[in-house]
Amino acid sequence: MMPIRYEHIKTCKQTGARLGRVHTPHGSFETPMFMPVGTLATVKTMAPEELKQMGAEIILSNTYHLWLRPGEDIVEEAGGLHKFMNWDGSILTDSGGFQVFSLSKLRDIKEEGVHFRNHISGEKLFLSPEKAMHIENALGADIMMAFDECPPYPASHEYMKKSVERTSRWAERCLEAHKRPHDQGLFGIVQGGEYEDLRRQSINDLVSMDFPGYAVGGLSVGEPKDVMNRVLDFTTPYLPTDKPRYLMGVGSPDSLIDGAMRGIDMFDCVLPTRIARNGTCMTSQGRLVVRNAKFARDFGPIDPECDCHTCRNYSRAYIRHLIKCNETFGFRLTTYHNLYFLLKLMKQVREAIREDRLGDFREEFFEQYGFNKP
Ligand SMILES: Nc1nc(=O)c2cc3nc(NCCN4CCCCC4)[nH]c3cc2[nH]1
Ligand SMILES: [Zn+2]
Repeated sequence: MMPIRYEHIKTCKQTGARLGRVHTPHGSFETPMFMPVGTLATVKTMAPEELKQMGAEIILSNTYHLWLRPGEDIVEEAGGLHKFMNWDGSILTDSGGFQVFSLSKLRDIKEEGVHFRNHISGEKLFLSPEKAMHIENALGADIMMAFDECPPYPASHEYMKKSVERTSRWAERCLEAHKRPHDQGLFGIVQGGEYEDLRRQSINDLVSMDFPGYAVGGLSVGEPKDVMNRVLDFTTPYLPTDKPRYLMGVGSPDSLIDGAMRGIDMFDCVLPTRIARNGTCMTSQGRLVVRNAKFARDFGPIDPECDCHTCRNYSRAYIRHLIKCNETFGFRLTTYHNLYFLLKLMKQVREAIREDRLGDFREEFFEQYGFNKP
Protein backbone atom coordinates (compact mmCIF):
# COMPACT_ATOMS: atom_id res chain seq x y z
CA MET A 1 0.00 0.00 0.00
CA MET A 2 1.68 3.26 -1.09
CA PRO A 3 1.92 6.07 1.47
CA ILE A 4 0.04 9.37 1.22
CA ARG A 5 2.25 11.95 -0.50
CA TYR A 6 1.78 15.72 -0.86
CA GLU A 7 3.23 17.44 -3.93
CA HIS A 8 3.44 21.24 -3.70
CA ILE A 9 2.92 22.88 -7.09
CA LYS A 10 2.80 26.60 -6.34
CA THR A 11 1.89 29.23 -3.78
CA CYS A 12 -0.34 32.16 -4.78
CA LYS A 13 1.74 35.37 -4.76
CA GLN A 14 -1.34 37.39 -3.74
CA THR A 15 -2.32 35.20 -0.73
CA GLY A 16 -1.01 32.24 1.31
CA ALA A 17 -3.01 29.73 -0.72
CA ARG A 18 -1.14 26.80 -2.21
CA LEU A 19 -1.82 24.62 -5.23
CA GLY A 20 -0.82 21.00 -4.70
CA ARG A 21 -1.58 17.39 -5.45
CA VAL A 22 -2.28 14.63 -2.89
CA HIS A 23 -1.32 11.09 -3.96
CA THR A 24 -3.19 8.17 -2.41
CA PRO A 25 -3.38 4.41 -3.19
CA HIS A 26 -6.59 5.13 -5.14
CA GLY A 27 -5.32 7.96 -7.28
CA SER A 28 -4.33 11.57 -6.79
CA PHE A 29 -6.23 14.84 -6.71
CA GLU A 30 -5.36 18.51 -6.99
CA THR A 31 -5.81 20.72 -3.95
CA PRO A 32 -7.49 22.80 -2.58
CA MET A 33 -10.21 20.16 -2.89
CA PHE A 34 -13.69 19.66 -1.42
CA MET A 35 -14.65 16.14 -0.26
CA PRO A 36 -18.36 15.18 -0.47
CA VAL A 37 -19.54 13.42 2.69
CA GLY A 38 -20.86 9.86 2.41
CA THR A 39 -21.44 9.10 6.10
CA LEU A 40 -23.10 5.67 5.68
CA ALA A 41 -21.03 4.61 2.63
CA THR A 42 -23.15 6.68 0.27
CA VAL A 43 -23.12 10.36 -0.64
CA LYS A 44 -26.86 10.63 -0.08
CA THR A 45 -28.88 10.21 -3.35
CA MET A 46 -25.76 10.23 -5.57
CA ALA A 47 -24.45 7.23 -7.57
CA PRO A 48 -20.64 6.80 -7.69
CA GLU A 49 -20.66 7.42 -11.44
CA GLU A 50 -22.46 10.73 -10.88
CA LEU A 51 -19.83 11.72 -8.30
CA LYS A 52 -17.13 10.95 -10.86
CA GLN A 53 -19.03 12.89 -13.57
CA MET A 54 -19.23 16.03 -11.39
CA GLY A 55 -15.50 15.90 -10.60
CA ALA A 56 -15.44 14.40 -7.10
CA GLU A 57 -12.14 12.58 -6.49
CA ILE A 58 -12.17 11.84 -2.76
CA ILE A 59 -15.16 11.25 -0.50
CA LEU A 60 -15.64 10.88 3.24
CA SER A 61 -17.22 8.09 5.24
CA ASN A 62 -17.66 7.70 8.94
CA THR A 63 -16.22 5.19 11.38
CA TYR A 64 -18.80 5.74 14.12
CA HIS A 65 -21.82 5.35 11.83
CA LEU A 66 -20.45 2.34 9.89
CA TRP A 67 -19.43 0.63 13.13
CA LEU A 68 -23.06 0.82 14.26
CA ARG A 69 -24.56 0.02 10.84
CA PRO A 70 -23.76 -2.36 9.07
CA GLY A 71 -20.71 -3.14 11.26
CA GLU A 72 -17.08 -2.94 10.16
CA ASP A 73 -16.90 -6.74 9.88
CA ILE A 74 -19.40 -6.76 7.02
CA VAL A 75 -17.56 -4.01 5.15
CA GLU A 76 -14.28 -5.88 5.69
CA GLU A 77 -15.82 -9.12 4.37
CA ALA A 78 -17.00 -7.19 1.29
CA GLY A 79 -13.36 -6.34 0.63
CA GLY A 80 -13.39 -2.90 2.24
CA LEU A 81 -15.26 0.34 1.64
CA HIS A 82 -14.17 0.84 -1.98
CA LYS A 83 -15.64 -2.50 -3.06
CA PHE A 84 -18.62 -2.28 -0.72
CA MET A 85 -19.80 1.04 -2.19
CA ASN A 86 -18.32 0.59 -5.68
CA TRP A 87 -16.17 3.75 -5.44
CA ASP A 88 -12.67 3.52 -6.95
CA GLY A 89 -11.56 7.03 -6.05
CA SER A 90 -9.96 7.99 -2.73
CA ILE A 91 -11.76 7.64 0.60
CA LEU A 92 -11.13 9.31 3.97
CA THR A 93 -12.76 8.09 7.17
CA ASP A 94 -13.29 10.28 10.20
CA SER A 95 -12.53 8.47 13.45
CA GLY A 96 -15.74 8.97 15.36
CA GLY A 97 -14.20 11.57 17.66
CA PHE A 98 -16.60 14.25 16.54
CA GLN A 99 -19.67 12.04 16.23
CA VAL A 100 -19.33 10.74 19.78
CA PHE A 101 -19.14 14.33 21.02
CA SER A 102 -21.86 15.70 18.76
CA LEU A 103 -24.38 12.84 18.65
CA SER A 104 -24.26 11.26 22.06
CA LYS A 105 -25.73 13.19 24.93
CA LEU A 106 -24.53 10.94 27.73
CA ARG A 107 -20.78 10.48 27.45
CA ASP A 108 -17.98 9.92 29.91
CA ILE A 109 -14.46 10.73 28.72
CA LYS A 110 -11.75 8.68 30.43
CA GLU A 111 -8.06 8.22 29.64
CA GLU A 112 -8.76 4.82 28.10
CA GLY A 113 -11.52 6.15 25.84
CA VAL A 114 -15.10 7.41 25.77
CA HIS A 115 -18.15 5.69 27.23
CA PHE A 116 -21.42 6.84 25.61
CA ARG A 117 -24.79 5.66 24.35
CA ASN A 118 -25.65 4.55 20.82
CA HIS A 119 -27.57 7.54 19.42
CA ILE A 120 -30.07 5.14 17.77
CA SER A 121 -30.64 2.30 20.26
CA GLY A 122 -29.44 3.91 23.48
CA GLU A 123 -27.22 0.90 24.25
CA LYS A 124 -23.96 1.62 26.11
CA LEU A 125 -20.89 1.85 23.86
CA PHE A 126 -17.17 2.46 24.25
CA LEU A 127 -14.74 3.92 21.71
CA SER A 128 -11.01 4.21 22.20
CA PRO A 129 -8.01 4.99 20.00
CA GLU A 130 -7.41 1.24 19.61
CA LYS A 131 -11.07 0.49 18.80
CA ALA A 132 -11.29 3.34 16.29
CA MET A 133 -8.11 2.15 14.55
CA HIS A 134 -9.48 -1.41 14.43
CA ILE A 135 -12.68 -0.19 12.77
CA GLU A 136 -10.91 2.16 10.34
CA ASN A 137 -8.44 -0.52 9.29
CA ALA A 138 -11.37 -2.88 8.66
CA LEU A 139 -13.09 -0.22 6.52
CA GLY A 140 -9.85 0.24 4.58
CA ALA A 141 -9.97 3.93 3.61
CA ASP A 142 -6.94 5.57 1.99
CA ILE A 143 -6.80 8.24 4.72
CA MET A 144 -7.82 7.51 8.33
CA MET A 145 -8.24 10.11 11.06
CA ALA A 146 -6.80 9.63 14.53
CA PHE A 147 -9.23 9.33 17.45
CA ASP A 148 -9.46 12.68 19.17
CA GLU A 149 -11.68 14.80 21.38
CA CYS A 150 -13.42 17.67 19.59
CA PRO A 151 -14.20 19.92 22.57
CA PRO A 152 -17.31 22.11 22.58
CA TYR A 153 -17.10 25.83 21.76
CA PRO A 154 -16.41 27.77 23.88
CA ALA A 155 -14.27 25.83 26.33
CA SER A 156 -12.03 27.15 29.12
CA HIS A 157 -8.27 27.24 28.61
CA GLU A 158 -7.95 24.83 31.53
CA TYR A 159 -10.36 22.29 29.99
CA MET A 160 -8.82 22.73 26.54
CA LYS A 161 -5.27 22.15 27.83
CA LYS A 162 -6.25 18.84 29.46
CA SER A 163 -8.14 17.84 26.31
CA VAL A 164 -5.22 18.66 23.98
CA GLU A 165 -2.81 16.65 26.13
CA ARG A 166 -5.17 13.66 26.16
CA THR A 167 -5.75 13.93 22.38
CA SER A 168 -1.94 13.87 21.92
CA ARG A 169 -1.65 10.74 24.07
CA TRP A 170 -4.53 9.20 22.07
CA ALA A 171 -2.71 10.08 18.82
CA GLU A 172 0.33 8.14 20.04
CA ARG A 173 -1.91 5.16 20.80
CA CYS A 174 -3.50 5.42 17.34
CA LEU A 175 -0.06 5.18 15.72
CA GLU A 176 0.69 2.11 17.86
CA ALA A 177 -2.63 0.45 16.98
CA HIS A 178 -2.61 1.38 13.27
CA LYS A 179 -2.19 -1.85 11.30
CA ARG A 180 -0.36 -0.21 8.41
CA PRO A 181 3.25 1.01 8.55
CA HIS A 182 3.72 4.35 10.29
CA ASP A 183 3.34 6.62 7.30
CA GLN A 184 0.39 4.83 5.70
CA GLY A 185 -2.60 7.09 5.68
CA LEU A 186 -3.10 8.07 9.33
CA PHE A 187 -3.66 11.82 9.83
CA GLY A 188 -3.20 13.55 13.18
CA ILE A 189 -5.85 16.08 14.28
CA VAL A 190 -4.70 19.38 15.77
CA GLN A 191 -6.86 20.68 18.60
CA GLY A 192 -6.55 23.63 21.00
CA GLY A 193 -9.71 25.61 20.36
CA GLU A 194 -9.16 29.37 20.05
CA TYR A 195 -5.99 29.33 22.20
CA GLU A 196 -2.79 30.02 20.26
CA ASP A 197 -0.54 28.44 22.87
CA LEU A 198 -2.60 25.24 22.93
CA ARG A 199 -2.77 25.03 19.12
CA ARG A 200 1.04 25.30 19.08
CA GLN A 201 1.33 22.64 21.80
CA SER A 202 -0.96 20.31 19.83
CA ILE A 203 1.04 20.88 16.64
CA ASN A 204 4.38 20.30 18.40
CA ASP A 205 3.09 17.04 19.90
CA LEU A 206 1.64 15.72 16.64
CA VAL A 207 4.45 16.86 14.33
CA SER A 208 6.92 15.06 16.60
CA MET A 209 4.96 11.87 15.79
CA ASP A 210 5.50 12.59 12.07
CA PHE A 211 2.03 11.87 10.64
CA PRO A 212 1.70 11.81 6.81
CA GLY A 213 -0.95 14.52 7.04
CA TYR A 214 -2.64 16.84 9.53
CA ALA A 215 -6.21 17.99 10.13
CA VAL A 216 -7.24 21.15 11.93
CA GLY A 217 -10.00 19.96 14.26
CA GLY A 218 -12.14 21.68 16.84
CA LEU A 219 -13.46 24.26 14.39
CA SER A 220 -16.80 24.76 12.64
CA VAL A 221 -18.37 23.96 16.00
CA GLY A 222 -20.39 27.15 16.38
CA GLU A 223 -17.60 29.73 16.60
CA PRO A 224 -17.98 32.94 14.54
CA LYS A 225 -16.20 32.82 11.15
CA ASP A 226 -13.71 35.49 12.19
CA VAL A 227 -12.68 33.29 15.14
CA MET A 228 -12.14 30.35 12.75
CA ASN A 229 -10.07 32.54 10.44
CA ARG A 230 -8.02 33.89 13.36
CA VAL A 231 -7.32 30.36 14.60
CA LEU A 232 -6.23 29.34 11.10
CA ASP A 233 -3.99 32.44 10.90
CA PHE A 234 -1.96 31.21 13.89
CA THR A 235 -2.25 27.48 13.18
CA THR A 236 -1.58 26.60 9.51
CA PRO A 237 1.78 28.45 9.32
CA TYR A 238 3.16 25.96 11.89
CA LEU A 239 2.01 22.85 10.05
CA PRO A 240 4.59 21.07 7.87
CA THR A 241 4.64 22.49 4.33
CA ASP A 242 5.24 19.06 2.76
CA LYS A 243 2.13 17.38 4.19
CA PRO A 244 -1.59 17.80 3.38
CA ARG A 245 -3.63 20.08 5.63
CA TYR A 246 -7.32 19.24 6.14
CA LEU A 247 -9.87 21.58 7.76
CA MET A 248 -12.66 19.38 9.14
CA GLY A 249 -16.33 20.18 8.75
CA VAL A 250 -16.05 23.24 6.52
CA GLY A 251 -18.11 23.64 3.41
CA SER A 252 -19.68 27.08 2.94
CA PRO A 253 -18.31 28.94 -0.11
CA ASP A 254 -16.84 31.81 1.93
CA SER A 255 -15.14 29.51 4.45
CA LEU A 256 -13.70 27.34 1.67
CA ILE A 257 -12.10 30.37 0.00
CA ASP A 258 -10.91 31.84 3.32
CA GLY A 259 -9.53 28.45 4.39
CA ALA A 260 -7.66 28.03 1.11
CA MET A 261 -6.19 31.51 1.53
CA ARG A 262 -4.81 30.35 4.90
CA GLY A 263 -3.07 27.32 3.42
CA ILE A 264 -5.72 24.61 3.79
CA ASP A 265 -5.68 21.87 1.13
CA MET A 266 -8.71 19.65 1.95
CA PHE A 267 -12.23 20.36 3.17
CA ASP A 268 -15.36 18.32 3.94
CA CYS A 269 -18.88 19.21 5.00
CA VAL A 270 -22.41 17.82 4.92
CA LEU A 271 -23.74 21.34 4.21
CA PRO A 272 -24.21 21.07 0.40
CA THR A 273 -25.93 17.69 0.56
CA ARG A 274 -27.92 18.49 3.70
CA ILE A 275 -29.38 21.80 2.51
CA ALA A 276 -30.09 20.22 -0.91
CA ARG A 277 -32.51 17.82 0.78
CA ASN A 278 -34.55 20.71 2.08
CA GLY A 279 -34.56 22.45 -1.29
CA THR A 280 -31.83 25.06 -0.75
CA CYS A 281 -29.24 25.55 -3.50
CA MET A 282 -25.92 27.36 -3.65
CA THR A 283 -25.77 29.55 -6.77
CA SER A 284 -23.42 32.20 -8.19
CA GLN A 285 -25.95 34.80 -6.94
CA GLY A 286 -26.11 33.37 -3.41
CA ARG A 287 -28.45 30.85 -1.79
CA LEU A 288 -31.72 30.02 -3.58
CA VAL A 289 -34.59 28.27 -1.77
CA VAL A 290 -36.16 26.55 -4.76
CA ARG A 291 -39.26 25.43 -2.81
CA ASN A 292 -40.21 29.11 -2.52
CA ALA A 293 -43.58 29.91 -4.25
CA LYS A 294 -41.95 32.61 -6.39
CA PHE A 295 -40.33 29.83 -8.48
CA ALA A 296 -43.62 28.04 -9.26
CA ARG A 297 -43.58 29.34 -12.87
CA ASP A 298 -39.85 29.99 -13.20
CA PHE A 299 -38.74 27.75 -16.09
CA GLY A 300 -35.11 28.83 -15.95
CA PRO A 301 -32.23 26.81 -14.44
CA ILE A 302 -31.32 26.81 -10.74
CA ASP A 303 -28.22 28.84 -11.67
CA PRO A 304 -27.93 30.47 -15.14
CA GLU A 305 -24.13 30.42 -14.74
CA CYS A 306 -23.99 26.71 -13.96
CA ASP A 307 -23.40 24.05 -16.63
CA CYS A 308 -24.16 21.05 -14.43
CA HIS A 309 -26.50 18.23 -15.49
CA THR A 310 -29.29 19.64 -13.30
CA CYS A 311 -29.01 23.19 -14.67
CA ARG A 312 -28.77 22.03 -18.29
CA ASN A 313 -31.86 19.82 -18.16
CA TYR A 314 -34.32 20.86 -15.44
CA SER A 315 -36.12 24.08 -14.41
CA ARG A 316 -36.65 25.73 -11.05
CA ALA A 317 -40.42 25.15 -11.46
CA TYR A 318 -39.97 21.42 -12.05
CA ILE A 319 -37.48 21.00 -9.16
CA ARG A 320 -39.73 23.06 -6.86
CA HIS A 321 -42.64 20.76 -7.76
CA LEU A 322 -40.60 17.63 -6.96
CA ILE A 323 -39.30 19.02 -3.66
CA LYS A 324 -42.80 20.11 -2.60
CA CYS A 325 -44.06 16.57 -3.38
CA ASN A 326 -41.10 15.08 -1.47
CA GLU A 327 -40.00 13.30 -4.66
CA THR A 328 -36.54 11.74 -4.30
CA PHE A 329 -35.59 12.82 -7.81
CA GLY A 330 -35.89 16.44 -6.69
CA PHE A 331 -33.33 15.87 -3.91
CA ARG A 332 -31.05 14.16 -6.42
CA LEU A 333 -31.18 17.19 -8.70
CA THR A 334 -30.44 19.73 -5.94
CA THR A 335 -27.72 17.52 -4.42
CA TYR A 336 -25.99 17.09 -7.79
CA HIS A 337 -26.05 20.85 -8.36
CA ASN A 338 -24.77 21.81 -4.88
CA LEU A 339 -21.87 19.36 -5.01
CA TYR A 340 -21.02 20.42 -8.57
CA PHE A 341 -21.13 24.07 -7.44
CA LEU A 342 -18.57 23.51 -4.65
CA LEU A 343 -16.32 21.25 -6.75
CA LYS A 344 -16.36 23.90 -9.49
CA LEU A 345 -15.62 26.60 -6.89
CA MET A 346 -12.53 24.64 -5.82
CA LYS A 347 -11.46 24.38 -9.48
CA GLN A 348 -11.82 28.17 -9.77
CA VAL A 349 -9.77 28.61 -6.58
CA ARG A 350 -7.01 26.38 -8.00
CA GLU A 351 -7.06 28.41 -11.25
CA ALA A 352 -6.83 31.65 -9.27
CA ILE A 353 -3.81 30.30 -7.34
CA ARG A 354 -2.13 29.33 -10.63
CA GLU A 355 -2.64 32.91 -11.82
CA ASP A 356 -1.67 34.56 -8.45
CA ARG A 357 -5.05 36.26 -8.12
CA LEU A 358 -6.97 34.43 -5.36
CA GLY A 359 -7.43 37.72 -3.47
CA ASP A 360 -9.13 39.25 -6.52
CA PHE A 361 -11.22 36.11 -7.05
CA ARG A 362 -12.37 36.28 -3.42
CA GLU A 363 -13.55 39.90 -3.90
CA GLU A 364 -15.45 39.08 -7.10
CA PHE A 365 -17.04 35.92 -5.71
CA PHE A 366 -18.04 37.51 -2.38
CA GLU A 367 -19.58 40.47 -4.18
CA GLN A 368 -21.61 38.30 -6.56
CA TYR A 369 -22.66 35.76 -3.92
CA GLY A 370 -23.68 38.54 -1.54
CA PHE A 371 -21.22 37.88 1.31
CA ASN A 372 -20.20 41.54 1.42
CA LYS A 373 -23.78 42.82 1.65
CA PRO A 374 -24.03 44.70 5.03
N1 LIG B 1 -12.40 13.68 14.39
C1 LIG B 1 -12.87 14.95 14.28
N2 LIG B 1 -12.32 15.91 15.06
C2 LIG B 1 -12.73 17.20 14.98
O1 LIG B 1 -12.21 18.06 15.73
C3 LIG B 1 -13.82 17.54 14.08
C4 LIG B 1 -14.34 18.84 14.03
C5 LIG B 1 -15.42 19.09 13.19
N3 LIG B 1 -16.16 20.21 13.01
C6 LIG B 1 -17.14 19.86 12.18
N4 LIG B 1 -18.11 20.72 11.84
C7 LIG B 1 -19.25 20.25 11.10
C8 LIG B 1 -20.24 21.37 11.04
N5 LIG B 1 -21.36 20.98 10.23
C9 LIG B 1 -21.80 22.14 9.45
C10 LIG B 1 -22.99 21.81 8.59
C11 LIG B 1 -24.12 21.23 9.42
C12 LIG B 1 -23.65 20.06 10.25
C13 LIG B 1 -22.43 20.41 11.06
N6 LIG B 1 -17.07 18.57 11.77
C14 LIG B 1 -15.99 18.04 12.40
C15 LIG B 1 -15.46 16.76 12.43
C16 LIG B 1 -14.37 16.50 13.28
N7 LIG B 1 -13.85 15.22 13.37
ZN1 LIG C 1 -26.10 23.47 -11.59
